[in-house]
Amino acid sequence: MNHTAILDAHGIGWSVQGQPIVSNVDISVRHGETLGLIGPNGSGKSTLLRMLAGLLTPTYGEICFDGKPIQQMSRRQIARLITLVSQQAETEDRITVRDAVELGRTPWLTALSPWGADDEAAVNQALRAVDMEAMSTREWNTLSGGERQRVHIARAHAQSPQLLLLDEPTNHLDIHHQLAILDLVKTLPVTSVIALHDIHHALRCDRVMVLKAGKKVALGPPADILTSDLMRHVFSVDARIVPDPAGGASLISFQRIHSI
Ligand SMILES: Nc1ncnc2c1ncn2[C@@H]1O[C@H](COP(=O)(O)OP(=O)(O)OP(=O)(O)O)[C@@H](O)[C@H]1O
Repeated sequence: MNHTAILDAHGIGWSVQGQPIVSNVDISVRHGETLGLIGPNGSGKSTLLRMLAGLLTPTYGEICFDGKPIQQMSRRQIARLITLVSQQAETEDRITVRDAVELGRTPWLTALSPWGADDEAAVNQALRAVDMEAMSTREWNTLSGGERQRVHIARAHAQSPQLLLLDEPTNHLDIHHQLAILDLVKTLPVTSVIALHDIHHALRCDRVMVLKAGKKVALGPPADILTSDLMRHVFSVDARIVPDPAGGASLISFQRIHSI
């Protein structure tokens, strides 16, 4: 990872009917990092990701990709750079797993550059990365929630973005596949921002940003910012960080605070 920014958000905010949902957030996403985004329900994580993906125009502030404002880019230009895997992406269409992953290549196809060997290879590689090759001919509507989630990641991977935005990608996944997805994201040659609820998953990120009521309250390496004080202030829980006696990742034990 280097410390130059791939994406910079300068004082962005989004309001609806005069109500601030995200307020005055500054963030520099660094080339190659995995940045975790955590915060309580309704703190604005999905809204922020949708702005970073260019799907929601900030009420104020500016977002630049490699120094260029994304508000000045076309949908196709943005889609070649940034991909968002959102929580509720569903389809009623009768499509196979492979069809769904092939959709990821759409921003790269033009009349002058139709489907070709590169697209085929990107789809195969993406299916392999999420361990779904054997299910490539299965119909979407026959998949379990976790299998669908893996196909969403494959579709995003096939899109070959430089910045991958994931909104709670470990929802629906069993523990093996949760860790597999997080490890996969870390090994992809792509920068990623991941909204997460599991604090243990946040510990595996290079940096973590914490949102509360639409405002940024902390940003930094997880070991530095996920302190007991922060967990109490943001999540209303008592948290104790317990080192793994076997030398693995630290564990956090939580106790809900009843009256605050
Ligand atoms: N279009 C909208 N109109 C009104 N309120 C909205 C709209 N979009 C989002 N909100 C509100 O903004 C707040 C932030 O929503 P958002 O989905 O960004 O939070 P989140 O941190 O991703 O939540 P969760 O962890 O529950 O998924 C919520 O209170 C939500 O109800």
